[in-house]
Amino acid sequence: MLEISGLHAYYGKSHILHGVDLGVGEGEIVSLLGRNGSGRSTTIRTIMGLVDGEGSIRFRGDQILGRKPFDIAYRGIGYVPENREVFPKLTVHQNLLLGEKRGRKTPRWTAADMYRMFPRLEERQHTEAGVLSGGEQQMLTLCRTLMGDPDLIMIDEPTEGLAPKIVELVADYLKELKNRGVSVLLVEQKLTIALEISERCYVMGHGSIVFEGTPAALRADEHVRKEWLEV
Ligand SMILES: Nc1ncnc2c1ncn2[C@@H]1O[C@H](COP(=O)(O)OP(=O)(O)OP(=O)(O)O)[C@@H](O)[C@H]1O
Repeated sequence: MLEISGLHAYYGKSHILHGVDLGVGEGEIVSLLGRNGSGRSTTIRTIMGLVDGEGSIRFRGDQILGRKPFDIAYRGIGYVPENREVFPKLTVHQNLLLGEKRGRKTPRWTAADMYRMFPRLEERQHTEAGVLSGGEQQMLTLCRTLMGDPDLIMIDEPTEGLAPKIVELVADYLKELKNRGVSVLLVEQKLTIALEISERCYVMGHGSIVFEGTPAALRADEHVRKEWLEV
């Protein structure tokens, strides 16, 4: 579904990605791991059209590198950035409705689905989003993106700063996405959640892919874990 090859990316004159090859299959959960500053966020921001890149990014066979973010989103790629992006003066429910994709006869997700997955959001549906806790805002950002009905969702560190119980909730939520046929590209630091839910993992170091394989292969590869991950 997503095929990236020979991707280079730049912030002005800084050359950040050095020939990245990466793929996500239909209905697959793939993790992109690495230390802070290794280039994981830059990779998904480049896919989303937010950073200048060279090389090839194909989505369902179409070249999307060089296209505008709204076009890429319209084609079915959702992006949940690391910093929580809610509309603070709107209620939780209004935030969800804003994410809704118009014109779909049978939407894959409704606000009721989101409330079922995250009961805490239902309790707070009439509350202004700006007063929610960081974790709740993170959940709301995820849910709002999902309301846009993406076929592939890219999520940057969804568990950052969340309590362990909520991390488990997010893991269940990501598995539920897969059950409904949504592919996931997950940027993570936490090896445990990535190993638990993904089918394949990539590890980045200094803007290049330094490992690609199954969670079992990564678990067994002590060298990669010590050299490129914080474990
Ligand atoms: N807007 C920017 N302008 C210039 N350089 C940047 C910018 N954003 C990131 N970088 C640099 O690009 C490199 C890769 O950063 P990136 O954010 O992709 O890493 P990351 O693996 O996602 O880690 P993090 O979790 O810290 O975001 C780093 O050296 C970083 O300093």
